[in-house]
Amino acid sequence: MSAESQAFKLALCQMLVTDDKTANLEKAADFLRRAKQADAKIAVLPECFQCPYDTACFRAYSETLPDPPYPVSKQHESPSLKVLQDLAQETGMYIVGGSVPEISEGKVYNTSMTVSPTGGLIAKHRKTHLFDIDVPGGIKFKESDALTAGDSATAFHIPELSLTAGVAICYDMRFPELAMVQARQLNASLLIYPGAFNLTTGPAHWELLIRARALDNQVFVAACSPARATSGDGYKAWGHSMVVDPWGKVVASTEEKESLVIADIHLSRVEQVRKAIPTSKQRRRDVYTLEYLK
Ligand SMILES: NC(=O)CCC(=O)C(=O)O
Repeated sequence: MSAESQAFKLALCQMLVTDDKTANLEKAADFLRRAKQADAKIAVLPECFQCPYDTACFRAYSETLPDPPYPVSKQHESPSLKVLQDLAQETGMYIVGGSVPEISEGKVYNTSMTVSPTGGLIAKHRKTHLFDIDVPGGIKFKESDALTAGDSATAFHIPELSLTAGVAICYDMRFPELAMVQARQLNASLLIYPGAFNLTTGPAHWELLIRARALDNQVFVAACSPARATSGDGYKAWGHSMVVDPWGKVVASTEEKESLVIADIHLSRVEQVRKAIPTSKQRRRDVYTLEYLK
């Protein structure tokens, strides 16, 4: 495959999420159509794109979701999956469907679904690390009051781009081991994080973590936040959706308002950076080995 055919556009849909699920799904569809107009091949929605980011809401907004691979020919009751499938077929894009509260056997998960251009569900990631933090004078949040953690690393493949992309959700990005498994065991050269940082940790850590995951794996990293609500006393998302290249450079970003972020992804950059700074060949496994990396 030529370097040129390995270039494509990635869209991050930084949409405002309200407490109206139907309106949220319509808003997501609008953003996805705009992403198509911008010629995106992959479009990403934010964490909890159809539900307020609030432990009191997750169960009420939850849906049962099928496991991949799930063909488009089968109808499923999930309204969120239906929107993703319809829009993937309409636009011909790969859609990383942010996340949706998923109910299964009475437990609720924070789950991201990825749908291919034919409308098939090709990947599903259940947030692996729950956001339980307590920063004095800042934010206290306890996802584990309402959610159960998933237990696997996720990636999907796009044959026509020779691309494997990893998917994880928000707080997952604080765990370098998960990104390492996606990049080094699952061969991902793009890591995608639907996420919703906040006004305490957002300014301190959001960009730093995205760039760190890009640098320590020499991969592209894309993180998509909801837009920040300007009223109400609910969770205030940091916004600042961004795409970072394997050199650690921010190649596209926005601030806190609703916005469609479009990045040109040149996959050849991964090999260029790895050739220039060959850390993957310089690891000292005789000195350190993570047990699960065998
Ligand atoms: N939704 C989340 O997981 C928030 C993560 C976050 O804000 C952090 O600081 O980490």
